[in-house]
Amino acid sequence: MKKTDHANTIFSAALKRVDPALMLKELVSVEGNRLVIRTETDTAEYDLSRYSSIVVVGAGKASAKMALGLEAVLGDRISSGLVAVKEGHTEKLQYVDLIEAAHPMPDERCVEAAKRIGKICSDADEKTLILNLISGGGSALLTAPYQDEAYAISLDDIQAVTGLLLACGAVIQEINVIRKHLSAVQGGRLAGFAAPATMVSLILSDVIGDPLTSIASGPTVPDPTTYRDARNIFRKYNLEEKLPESVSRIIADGVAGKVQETPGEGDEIFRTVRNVLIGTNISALYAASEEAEKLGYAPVILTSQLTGEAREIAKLFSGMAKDLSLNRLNFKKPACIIAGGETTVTLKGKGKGGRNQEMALAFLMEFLDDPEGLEKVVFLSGGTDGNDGPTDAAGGVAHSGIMKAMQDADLDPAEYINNSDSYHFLKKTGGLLMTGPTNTNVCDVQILLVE
Ligand SMILES: O=C(O)[C@H](O)CO
Repeated sequence: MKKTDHANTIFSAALKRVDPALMLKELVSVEGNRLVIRTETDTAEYDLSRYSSIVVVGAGKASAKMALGLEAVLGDRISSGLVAVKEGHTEKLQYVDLIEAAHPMPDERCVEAAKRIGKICSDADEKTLILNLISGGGSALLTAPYQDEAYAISLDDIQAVTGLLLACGAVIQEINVIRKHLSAVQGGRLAGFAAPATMVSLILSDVIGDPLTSIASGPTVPDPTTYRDARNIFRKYNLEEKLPESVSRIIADGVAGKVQETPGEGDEIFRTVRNVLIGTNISALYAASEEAEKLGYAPVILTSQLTGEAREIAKLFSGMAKDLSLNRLNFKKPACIIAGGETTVTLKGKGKGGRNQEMALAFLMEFLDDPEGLEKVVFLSGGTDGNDGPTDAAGGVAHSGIMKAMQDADLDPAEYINNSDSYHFLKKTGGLLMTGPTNTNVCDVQILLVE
């Protein structure tokens, strides 16, 4: 097997470890009359004789596959349900309905999904057990623009704000503070629909550090943030002047205390809610490390909390690759350096790309003055969900074959990176990482192999 194949095999092992169906089948069981949910840190048990129905709801790129795992465990004990997934992230489900909708820019189908899930939750009573399957992507897929007698935020408004937030360089925790305060179901508000039913949210994390309140904007998690925080984020990114009128108004009124805050810790609506974290980026990194070892590498996990501008982070990896090639680092070889997290891209042009593709291209560019330096090196950066930015690629790879293809085609990589067009560069050079939708989502994984 070649080094490039090794990188792909290691990435696949990382994906397999966070396969939501496999995870759910392992974590959830029916023992006698009890539903048991066992994670590494916690065990929750529910006496099924107390409930007349079990319903399943959920939203996120992994929610269909989570539902598949749950169906395998619970079968026809599931009375009904609905999960909202990104287009293409589907599974064949028997007991749970599925809506495919747009992501990251929400559309009417996301609003429809939120309405139906809100209704399922409000129809539930104390004899209902709601299992809520939450994963990254859920913020957009569960779009319920906040509306009451005084405020009428529209889908157009949410789309306008989403566009501003995605382009300004804000991190996901910041974006989701805003989303929570413009939503009728996020920031813990979905729990209000479900009370007094028992609700268990099973949550797969795609946010650095796994803060439950940020994952899919924490629909059932007490929200520690406020309208003032939302206003400050708009200020930080100079967006205040660009907001739709309805959004400016609710934020200003929220800061002035005229709009009810999102529910916080101690709120009565969370009394029958339990939030359970079932999977994270680090589990994927452990699997990558184990696979690398099997292939003969000496693996090192750097971090599961990598953040920063993708093209800058690329320099960290290229610097390590160069030092490793010169035997300057204290790592055994052949080395497999593994990291995970989520970087950002500040858009510079109108091209097509994603953070992982940009990182692979930027990594390659660090070897332009010494192409031979790449001979013993392979770098892969991929999104575990299979979609990197608004493209059909999961990420990109950089190695000497890509450098050669670039030279043969006489491409100028600077032109592509300056136009935020890593996708087309990698497509022309064979450097795209293509997995298709994986139906899981635990941020990104980087793999650096150095012989
Ligand atoms: O949906 C979202 O909000 C992001 O994927 C983070 O979970």
